[in-house]
Amino acid sequence: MDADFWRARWREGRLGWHRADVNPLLARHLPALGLAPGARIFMPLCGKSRDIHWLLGEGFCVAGCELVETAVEQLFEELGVAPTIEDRGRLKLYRAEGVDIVVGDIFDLDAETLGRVEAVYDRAALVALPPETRKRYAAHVAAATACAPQILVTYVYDQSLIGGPPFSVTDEEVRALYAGAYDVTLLESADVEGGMKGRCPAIEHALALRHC
Ligand SMILES: C[S@@+](CC[C@H](N)C(=O)[O-])C[C@H]1O[C@@H](n2cnc3c(N)ncnc32)[C@H](O)[C@@H]1O
Repeated sequence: MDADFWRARWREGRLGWHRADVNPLLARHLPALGLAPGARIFMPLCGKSRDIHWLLGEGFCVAGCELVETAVEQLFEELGVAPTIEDRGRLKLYRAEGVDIVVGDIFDLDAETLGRVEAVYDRAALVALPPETRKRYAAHVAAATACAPQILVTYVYDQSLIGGPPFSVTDEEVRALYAGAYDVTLLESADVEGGMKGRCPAIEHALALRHC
């Protein structure tokens, strides 16, 4: 999945991953991280997720990173706020009260530009990446966030029946990707209604990752 793949998806409005409301797994399991009010939560590969609206409504601050600028323009339009926009070399920074979204490739985002975050919420980010990129992504997110705790949402299904994204990422793979940085706990496992793209059974997992 290169940048052109994602740009085409946004251009054509093919946003099958986008939910119309908050992901219930986030609402149910975020309290497990025990965050203080106002904590800043990083959403890698954030799209224009409604989870951002929900987190802001709950009094958290949100930092995000998204490759496609159109997505970020739509996000702020839907939030009903006008961001300030700064050029930062290969990146652009869209900012408004409580929300900072970096436009660009997550691998160009460093800890200094991201700023301090108290947690990471990864939904449809790790699983959006092909196997050969996931190891680099996991190490990069851990480093950029100083191993802040994570809520990670994954899918598990038979990858031989259907290709990604989203890819199937087992708990074993998550443990291997984050070995030495995080302890991984399965919080919830639920059948995906209608299966993966209606073509094979799939399970959604919510995992907590805590720095070890
Ligand atoms: C499957 S979508 C998930 C969006 C969001 N997390 C959600 O749950 O709605 C993946 C998003 O990651 C963005 N993306 C893909 N590769 C990226 C990269 N290298 N850096 C930043 N964003 C990227 C895509 O443009 C797309 O909006």
